[in-house]
Amino acid sequence: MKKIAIGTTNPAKVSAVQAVFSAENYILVPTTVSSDVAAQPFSDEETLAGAINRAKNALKKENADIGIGLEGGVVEMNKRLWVCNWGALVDKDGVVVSAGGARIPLPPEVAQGVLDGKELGDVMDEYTGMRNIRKKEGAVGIFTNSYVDRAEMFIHIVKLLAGQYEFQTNSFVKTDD
Ligand SMILES: O=c1[nH]c(=O)c2ncn([C@@H]3O[C@H](COP(=O)(O)OP(=O)(O)OP(=O)(O)O)[C@@H](O)[C@H]3O)c2[nH]1
Ligand SMILES: [Mg+2]
Repeated sequence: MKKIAIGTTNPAKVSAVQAVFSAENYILVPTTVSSDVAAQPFSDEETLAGAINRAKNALKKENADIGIGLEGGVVEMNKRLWVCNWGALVDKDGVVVSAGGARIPLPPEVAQGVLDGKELGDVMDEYTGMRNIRKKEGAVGIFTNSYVDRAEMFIHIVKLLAGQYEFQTNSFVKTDD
């Protein structure tokens, strides 16, 4: 079975990979690696770079066949601060596929905390009075009344990665669908 290194131990992200790459067909290894970008990425480019770096660092650290990186960030547009999310899948032959995910604007009071230099995850815990939102429904889950939680948002990205990888390498990923 192929080994897939996942460049995080955050359950919201790990569960998204597990939903697409089933443990029946793959050895899945969540592992903490650096994104080599800021803890709070502040543009699409920086967030995508973080995802690619995580995928490459995870593949290398775990000597895997495939590395997957998922990164959240924020983007300023139209005088609002938007949550953005990017993913990358790399393989040991050098194939790199990327995909972007859903984005929503943050309420001004939350955006201000991030603009003041805090990580969105920390601002979310302060804003909600809950703990580790980032590992559960996420900001996207809170502000969509759980219509879309963080794991579901990342499942969409991982499916985009798996499908592109299949198409580009004529391989078959065997999603659970
Ligand atoms: O509660 C959240 N809901 C979201 O929808 C969301 N999108 C981004 N972020 C935050 O942006 C920073 C970098 O994101 P991030 O990719 O590093 O995530 P993370 O730190 O939660 O996981 P990880 O670094 O352990 O993999 C972290 O402060 C994240 O908390 C979110 N937090
Ligand atoms: Mg982080």
